[in-house]
Amino acid sequence: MTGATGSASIALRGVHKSYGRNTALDGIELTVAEGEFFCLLGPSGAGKTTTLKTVAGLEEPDSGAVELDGRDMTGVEPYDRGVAMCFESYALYPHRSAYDNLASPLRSPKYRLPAAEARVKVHEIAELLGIKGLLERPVGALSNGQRQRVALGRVLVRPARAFLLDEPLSHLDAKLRQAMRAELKAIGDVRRTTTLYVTHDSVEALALGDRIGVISDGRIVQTGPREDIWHRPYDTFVARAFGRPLINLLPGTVTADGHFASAEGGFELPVDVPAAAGTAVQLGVRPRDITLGEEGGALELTGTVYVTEVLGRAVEVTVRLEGGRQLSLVAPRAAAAGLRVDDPVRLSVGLENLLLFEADRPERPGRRITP
Ligand SMILES: Nc1ncnc2c1ncn2[C@@H]1O[C@H](COP(=O)(O)OP(=O)(O)OP(=O)(O)O)[C@@H](O)[C@H]1O
Repeated sequence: MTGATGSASIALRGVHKSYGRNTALDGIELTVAEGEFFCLLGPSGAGKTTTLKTVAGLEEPDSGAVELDGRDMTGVEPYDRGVAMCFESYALYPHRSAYDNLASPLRSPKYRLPAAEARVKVHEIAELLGIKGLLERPVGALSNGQRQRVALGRVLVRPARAFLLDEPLSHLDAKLRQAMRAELKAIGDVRRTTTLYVTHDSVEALALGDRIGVISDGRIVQTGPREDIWHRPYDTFVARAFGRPLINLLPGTVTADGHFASAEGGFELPVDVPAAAGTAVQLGVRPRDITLGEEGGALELTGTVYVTEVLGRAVEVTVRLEGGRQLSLVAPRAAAAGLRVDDPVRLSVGLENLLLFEADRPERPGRRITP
């Protein structure tokens, strides 16, 4: 496989991986199309890094297989897979300059470039990552965020069949991270090359991913374009993974005529719930989909203001509903300007913004009920 170039599709087929009694990957099924930018999102310990390592060949699956361009990689050495991986704990040469660290992949037999071409390439990448002024400095003398960009540059500087990036922006401050996100996707080599990008930051996943995969306990819960993940989450785990403040989940049951009745009294919603009467369900409403003081929505609620918190140009308002439950909403600053604690408020939500889920169970989060 040495010398293989061109972007490759990635597939994981039923990949299991355990460390002793600890299951890291529990039958991962995942495909990333050639040239796609795919974000894998999940909480700490979900199996994100292990997934990348099995694709890179740094870990062998206990069962199942990894394929690159449809070819089974079992037994193929990491070096021969032609993928480039950037770890969260990056391995750089601390005593050597940032330039040397960036140029070193271009001195390896497989990717060797003439010195002049290597210099152009290194400067190009350094410019894109905003580290051109640091090239002469030893990496050991750089900040964590600067070092992380050198590590990312080292991955992007040479051609690869796929980039495997493990939280590559985690050490940057919020402003720089946002700027780098935009830069990263615009880099020509990244646009052309299959990229599997791991993050626990849902904003990052939504900003970057052509498609997103949500992973929990070593399993893929859902994959899809961001619109699907946002509007049609598979279950309450996925719904909670995206959006801050968190989605509101109001408990209820299905009435005899198939409607939703709030468990805490207060309201009944005349939407048809495709579940048996008496079934415990939850109504999901995202804070940004709730309108303050308007009438005419499918769902209308009343309550009192509990807390308000300014979030830049918007305000997060926590409302205590009649039954006692709290609900978050995000309103434009103008709409929430005069609100004081204990003020009565009316809230409304359009039918298109209501999500219905089964109740959460100890063994699994409630699944979304169609549509
Ligand atoms: N070398 C190892 N030895 C033992 N257990 C491991 C090893 N590597 C990973 N694990 C375990 O496997 C599970 C998945 O770990 P992994 O690092 O893939 O998660 P992650 O989603 O990348 O988490 P994080 O966001 O914290 O990096 C965890 O329970 C972890 O403790």
